[in-house]
Amino acid sequence: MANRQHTLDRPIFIVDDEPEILLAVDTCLRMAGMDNIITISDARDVIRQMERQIPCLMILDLNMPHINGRRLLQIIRKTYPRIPVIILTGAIDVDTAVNCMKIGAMDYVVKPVEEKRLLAAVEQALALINLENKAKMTLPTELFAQIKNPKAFAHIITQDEKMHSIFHYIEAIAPSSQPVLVFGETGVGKELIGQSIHELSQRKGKLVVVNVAGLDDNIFSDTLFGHVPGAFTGAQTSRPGLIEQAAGGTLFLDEIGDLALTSQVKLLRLLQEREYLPLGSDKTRQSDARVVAATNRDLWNLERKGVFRKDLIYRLSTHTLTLPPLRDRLLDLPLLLDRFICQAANELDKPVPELPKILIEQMETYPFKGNIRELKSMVYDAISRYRKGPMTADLFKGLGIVGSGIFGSSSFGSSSFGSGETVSGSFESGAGPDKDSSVSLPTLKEASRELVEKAMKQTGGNQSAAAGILGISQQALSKRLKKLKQEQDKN
Ligand SMILES: Nc1ncnc2c1ncn2[C@@H]1O[C@H](COP(=O)(O)OP(=O)(O)OP(=O)(O)O)[C@@H](O)[C@H]1O
Repeated sequence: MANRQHTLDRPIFIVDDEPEILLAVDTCLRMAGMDNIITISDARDVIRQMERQIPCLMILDLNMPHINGRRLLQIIRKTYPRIPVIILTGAIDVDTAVNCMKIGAMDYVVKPVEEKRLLAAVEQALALINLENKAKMTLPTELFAQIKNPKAFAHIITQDEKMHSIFHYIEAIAPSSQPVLVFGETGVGKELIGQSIHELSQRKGKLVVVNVAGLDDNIFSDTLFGHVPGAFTGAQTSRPGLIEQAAGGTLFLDEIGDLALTSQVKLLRLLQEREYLPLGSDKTRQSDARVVAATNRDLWNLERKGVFRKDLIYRLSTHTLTLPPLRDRLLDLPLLLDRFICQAANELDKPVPELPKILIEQMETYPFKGNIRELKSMVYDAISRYRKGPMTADLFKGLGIVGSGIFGSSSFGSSSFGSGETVSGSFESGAGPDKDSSVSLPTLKEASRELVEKAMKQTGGNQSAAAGILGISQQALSKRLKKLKQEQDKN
């Protein structure tokens, strides 16, 4: 057995906080001819690592700081039920190891690790898994087994059938060069879908994302199409637009429903003729970028109001898809919670808490107007205040238990950091309007400032973590901070 060569096309993960054990197990497996091994000393890194590569087998220590092996096993089982897991345990924890087998571990090996016993367990696991059938392990459930390119969707956590059908549709339309229009409420994952479309299109160029909300026509044209020298005062040199960066790739236009009418004409020309004019130039240029547009607004409603062009809707919507809101895919809630809890704990250097079932049930009744972004913000906020023990409802501001948040008990995170607009038109949330109209609400600006300050305080000034709590990019947070500083300096 010791010299048999195992060429593994998926790695074996060894997860243990003790470097000596990592080294010993790694050496033992390598000596036995297993060549593809990844050692992980911080259990919280496992999920992140799994987003990059799905292991064929995991050897998991039971007693680790931050997140114990049993909890990690529960998380892995939900998302990747087919990956065999072998538990490493000290003699005093054998009961827990046996318990782990009840929740899906395949075997356990008692420390100090006896080489023969370990190799027998590993050989048995490798024999049992069908390595040829690897596609089945790459995504959360068997639902995804028929997806041809599961890797392109690996960043999207879901086990929802509607999402699964959307993935199939995307596989079918990705190679086309026609535009795609992605509908869905704010925070539902439209940009992630844009990434999948781009990846599957196999276009050699880049994916370039532009949020067109609030851009006046000049800024829109300059951002997208660039300018030539002398186009306006101060334009001394030429500047290429983002469309040039997206050459041979994909241009993702977010918040397309907010595009100014004058800019809509230019976009229409780009889509129809594949031509554009840089600002100040009268020489047209060609673009082969594929356009994917996204919106949380009802474009036909906007067309009726005279603020969106009918011909542009038709042109954009060669392929359309609508992402379901989180409250309509509650099967995804525990998976997303686990993922965000691990991520947040990792970034904020906190232990990963247990997530009681009753808490998930409680969350299932929450409307999540800001969808997955809102959930993520809630989790980051909860983890930043978490100390010890299982997670409790009062850690989640949005659930309305704490109620001391500046938004009261309803829509934490969705309106202030979403698209600049709460859900509207045909995407109206199921939850009715706030009945307590007597409450004096802060302005969005005040609320935004307060949240940014709170997040910075909670994370000790760590912009990346604060951006995570707020559910915005670090770049967006940095911009907001600069603006706040300028305002402060003015006052
Ligand atoms: N299925 C998912 N799995 C993991 N993370 C997700 C999922 N869906 C959304 N997210 C996360 O939620 C946040 C919002 O996602 P995204 O920006 O794609 O939403 P959106 O619909 O484009 O939002 P908006 O309408 O405000 O532009 C991001 O942090 C994203 O990574």
